[in-house]
Amino acid sequence: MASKREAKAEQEIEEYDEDERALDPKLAEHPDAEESEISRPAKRRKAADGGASWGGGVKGETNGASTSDAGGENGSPSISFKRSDFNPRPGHCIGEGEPTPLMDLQRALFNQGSQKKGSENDGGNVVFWMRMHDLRIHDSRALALASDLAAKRRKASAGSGGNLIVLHILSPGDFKAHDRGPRRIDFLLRALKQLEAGFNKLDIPLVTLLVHPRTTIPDRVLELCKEWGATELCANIEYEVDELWRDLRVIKKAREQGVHVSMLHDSCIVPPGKVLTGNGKPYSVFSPWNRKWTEVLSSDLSLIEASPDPEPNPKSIRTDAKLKGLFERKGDGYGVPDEIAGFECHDKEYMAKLWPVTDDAPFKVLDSFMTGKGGQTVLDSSAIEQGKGKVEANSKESRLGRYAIGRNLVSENGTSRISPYLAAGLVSARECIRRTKAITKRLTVGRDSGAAMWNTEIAFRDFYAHVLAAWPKVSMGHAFIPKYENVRWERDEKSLEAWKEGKTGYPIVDAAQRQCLKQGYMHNRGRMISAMFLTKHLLQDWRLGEKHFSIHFVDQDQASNNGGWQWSASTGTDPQPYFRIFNPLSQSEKSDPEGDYIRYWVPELKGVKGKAIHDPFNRLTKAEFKKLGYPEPIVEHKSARERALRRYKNPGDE
Ligand SMILES: Cc1cc2nc3c(=O)[nH]c(=O)nc-3n(C[C@H](O)[C@H](O)[C@H](O)COP(=O)(O)OP(=O)(O)OC[C@H]3O[C@@H](n4cnc5c(N)ncnc54)[C@H](O)[C@@H]3O)c2cc1C
Repeated sequence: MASKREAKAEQEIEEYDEDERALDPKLAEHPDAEESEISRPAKRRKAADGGASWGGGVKGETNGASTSDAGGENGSPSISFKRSDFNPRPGHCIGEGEPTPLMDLQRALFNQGSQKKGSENDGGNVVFWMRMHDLRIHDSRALALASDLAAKRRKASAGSGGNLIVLHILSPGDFKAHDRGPRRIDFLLRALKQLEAGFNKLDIPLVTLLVHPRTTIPDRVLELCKEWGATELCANIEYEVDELWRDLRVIKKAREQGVHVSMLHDSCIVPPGKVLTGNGKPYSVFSPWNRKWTEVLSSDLSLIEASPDPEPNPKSIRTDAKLKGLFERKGDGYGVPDEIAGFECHDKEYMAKLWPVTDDAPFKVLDSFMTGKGGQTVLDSSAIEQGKGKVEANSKESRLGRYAIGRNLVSENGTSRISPYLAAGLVSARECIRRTKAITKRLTVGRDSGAAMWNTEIAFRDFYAHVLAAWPKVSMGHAFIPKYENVRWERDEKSLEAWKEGKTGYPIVDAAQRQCLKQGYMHNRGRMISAMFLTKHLLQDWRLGEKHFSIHFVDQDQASNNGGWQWSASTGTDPQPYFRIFNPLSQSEKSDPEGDYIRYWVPELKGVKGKAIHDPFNRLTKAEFKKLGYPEPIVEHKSARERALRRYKNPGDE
């Protein structure tokens, strides 16, 4: 029988789902359906499905922000747009109806056709270029292809060629351009060390090379191919705009050098470009996209099949004059460093405890989520040890079984915490769906069970990657809805700093922000509450928040982070309509009913009893509040809300 606490939480979540159908994009059938309060809402938006064409770009650029390349590695940072130093047409943002960089890449790959025929049996070696999102040996599409091609070449060359070499490029310029922070980089370096050992067991060298500036990467990669006698280069596709443009340069150079390039979809379950409306356009609203995504996946379950592990290289690679040194190559930028200048991680040990990197760490995280007992308060433990006790897989008592409830309670072990492993690709998204399918014996997506709901979240990750690929402008710092580029943002350093440090006087916001600073992670509900607070209550540019999260998160992922921020700021695809603004107080009472999360993360409030924890300034006496040493609220909810409604209603006005 459910405990009193659980029953109460369940009831609250039910009400919560009702009054917030449109607050959570996964729950909203159509966010425009429930317009209220203000009479000029999103109905004006074009038909939500495919309102913009595949490859839709920036129309009616506003805010004085041209799409010029600025900020980042060499320029001064800009919050309006991001530098794109691989842009083949500097200063140009992909316009309405223009092909996207992903389309260009696919065309360039296709046009190599004749080269492929020649290269398959040429006895050359094969390079697998492992990137930031696919750091694993098991179930990688391009690694499996590279291994297969190497085996074919071995046969054709009677053993003299056909070796597989794995390359990873460390690029501080990329880290900076993507606002990746020390924890994300530390996680990457730990993963690379682990992988070095794993590949070594297969007699496959993993060569790690630090390259700077990043514009030289295409040249360096092709030089290495030449040095290693490689005639085939394989990689999984990265969907960020700069990476796509970089890869176009790689293909061009490879062609000149007689190297064939294969780039495959891997990080999404259903590849971008495969979930389209009847008119062949990308969806910009999650619910219909999700229905189509499910349809595509159900009709082709090979999309979640695992790719085979790579075959070992022949032992002869250890004595090959050209290649034997690769196993130990160190110095001159080669090798996996302990840290990278500018990205030193000051809490390495704590990070390693919280987010361990071992061969089986992601599988332990998933096991703990799927068969660990749910409903426990867990605030600061390793991702692989989330609570005590095991239950049957598919039990309603498991963390997965309770997901519909647990995922909204910020102090509960209710979510999987698999995000850092997915973001860096230590585990494939396919593995997540395969595991739930094995438990429920069918593919479940939707809202009718914990597993279905969790799979929907995994789909959500695909959705934002599809958005990034279809509308590259969001990768370049642009709002998806152009008119909101004009919103007048406050430029108030003091309140921005208060938000960053978790000193806004709103306990739930401060707790979430402090969790971010300490753990490099934040509960999803905390992310939503906090992001909306910054953009609506403090009226700060969403790009500032996006950057702050990005720098601090160990699970930093440009597509999901940008999607989450633009949703919260009401500027994105399928956004939260601007006139619905989270009330931090009711959010606090619903997501942290006992106040455990707040008390843990905001120690000044440790001794505050009962409901006062959610609003100590108004619920305690002045004298009681003063004693806490906790800041007064930096904005007042009602007037902040009114200001936001005004500014959003007529972007550009005061
Ligand atoms: C403002 C904001 C910023 C965000 N930034 C990131 C980010 O940088 N990296 C990141 O991985 N996620 C981001 N998210 C999405 C989400 O908050 C995290 O994926 C989730 O909290 C990770 O915890 P979990 O693994 O326990 O999630 P679970 O609830 O167990 O979900 C499983 C997986 O589904 C995916 N997922 C869940 N929710 C979302 C979502 N809303 N959007 C996209 N994918 C989702 C993630 O890969 C997640 O690991 C952001 C959300 C918001 C609102």
